[in-house]
Amino acid sequence: MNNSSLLSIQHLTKSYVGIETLHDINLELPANKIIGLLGPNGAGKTTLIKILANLLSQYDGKILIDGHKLGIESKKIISYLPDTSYLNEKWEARKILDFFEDFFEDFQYSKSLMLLEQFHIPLDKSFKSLSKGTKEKLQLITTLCRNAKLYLFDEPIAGVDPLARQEIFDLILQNRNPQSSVIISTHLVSDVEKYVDMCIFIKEGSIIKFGDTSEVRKNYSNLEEAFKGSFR
Ligand SMILES: Nc1ncnc2c1ncn2[C@@H]1O[C@H](COP(=O)(O)OP(=O)(O)OP(=O)(O)O)[C@@H](O)[C@H]1O
Repeated sequence: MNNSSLLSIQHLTKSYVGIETLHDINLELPANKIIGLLGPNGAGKTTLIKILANLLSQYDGKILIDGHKLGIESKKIISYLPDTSYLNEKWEARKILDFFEDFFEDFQYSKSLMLLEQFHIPLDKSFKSLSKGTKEKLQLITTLCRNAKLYLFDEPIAGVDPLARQEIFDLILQNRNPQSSVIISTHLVSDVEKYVDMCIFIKEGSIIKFGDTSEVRKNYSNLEEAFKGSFR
């Protein structure tokens, strides 16, 4: 592991029912960066994020997060937002915040209340009665209000309009633990361009490009063009 790495992945391979989905992934990701995990549908983004979140245990390779193998210690320092809603639909926001406070020692309750107010999210309405964008913001707030070292956001902007996407990124940038790194998976490359310090392009389970965003888009007019160019 490189001394400055927050996340080290060596020779990671994952198969589902005999079909290899991730092929020999090697990555060293530093602390204090916003990192875009960018690839088309089926590229392996969710699989990689689920492995890092310790939800999939059958894989080959070595992964260290802040020097810890995946397990109880890594879970304490990772805050993960899945691509599908996982909250009890009947719960209102206040109950969701209480749940997070009970479950995670590092949850910042007063900050979460402040953010809910800032985004006009009611405390007393059931989760199922909120709009899709409001649901996404509420889930994002609960994930961000953990004082984590690594945040994993799987498609946090997929279901919301462009204005809400901007709000979601502002929320992430202004409210994460400042020493932490953030991995955001998406196929909406142009939406993330101005926010990501580094990019990983993933295609059919392999990393085809990785580096600082300025380096990755060098020789192209923007990141989207670099993405298209790499996937041709
Ligand atoms: N539980 C599973 N069983 C079998 N195959 C799976 C399973 N989960 C994912 N796959 C396959 O693994 C590959 C990668 O899927 P994954 O969901 O990781 O991609 P993705 O980049 O997140 O895609 P999307 O942008 O559509 O969410 C796909 O071919 C998918 O069909």
